[in-house]
Amino acid sequence: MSTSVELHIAAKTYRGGRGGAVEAVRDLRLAVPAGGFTALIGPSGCGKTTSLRILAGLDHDFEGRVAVAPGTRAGFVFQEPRLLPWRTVDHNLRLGLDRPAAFDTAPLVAELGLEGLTTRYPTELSLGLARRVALGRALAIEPDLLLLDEPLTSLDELTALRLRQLVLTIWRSRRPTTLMVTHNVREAIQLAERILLLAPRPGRVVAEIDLPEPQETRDEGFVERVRAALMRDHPDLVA
Ligand SMILES: Nc1ncnc2c1ncn2[C@@H]1O[C@H](COP(=O)(O)OP(=O)(O)OP(=O)(O)O)[C@@H](O)[C@H]1O
Repeated sequence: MSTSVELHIAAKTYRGGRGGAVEAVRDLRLAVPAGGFTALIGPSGCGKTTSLRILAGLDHDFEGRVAVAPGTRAGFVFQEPRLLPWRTVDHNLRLGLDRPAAFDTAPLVAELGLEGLTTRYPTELSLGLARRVALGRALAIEPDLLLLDEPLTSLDELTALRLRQLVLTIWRSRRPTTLMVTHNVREAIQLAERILLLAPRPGRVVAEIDLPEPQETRDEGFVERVRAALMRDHPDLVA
């Protein structure tokens, strides 16, 4: 089952250390259609992670509403892989499962290109491999909703490109409703069908771009055209 989700953050304010307040997001509305792939982009501090955390149910301290169907299984991939260092790859892949021992990790391990690595510990993995495990852990629960917070950041370009292709292949074969936060405009254009651009202080959606469904990661020419159009319309927000 994939599921549509809707989010309205009327206001989200963080309370600062000395009683000050930071208004992070105001009147942000977004809808991710069932089975769709939406990317949330915008400059640092515009409220991307805040919005994703609220949508994921990790932060309830806001004014507004999250509409997610009851029983929706949500998989979350954080900016850092957040693997348990004292557990093997195999064990980390099973972490979110109700009946971990009953789960056959082999198909997932093959799909993620982790063959031969399941008995390793996270400290023995490169960042790219650790990110694959983090993605696998989110997929093991067969999520209806996949929430990705900068899942490919700090990787060299070739590794990032391979992982983008993997994310796209997984999305196309399983169709979880997907929302990916990224500060990387090119990455968003390579993968998503829908791009929402946020402006900061406080965060709100200033542009929505619909693109045809990608068959594979989009080529440079396409990416450059969409990026140039975004830059022309929002020069202060898109690098
Ligand atoms: N725990 C916190 N306490 C106080 N202010 C916070 C906290 N978390 C975020 N903020 C502020 O809220 C705003 C939005 O932050 P958020 O992390 O959501 O932005 P972002 O778009 O994800 O940024 P980045 O791309 O740098 O990760 C920023 O001004 C940030 O400084």
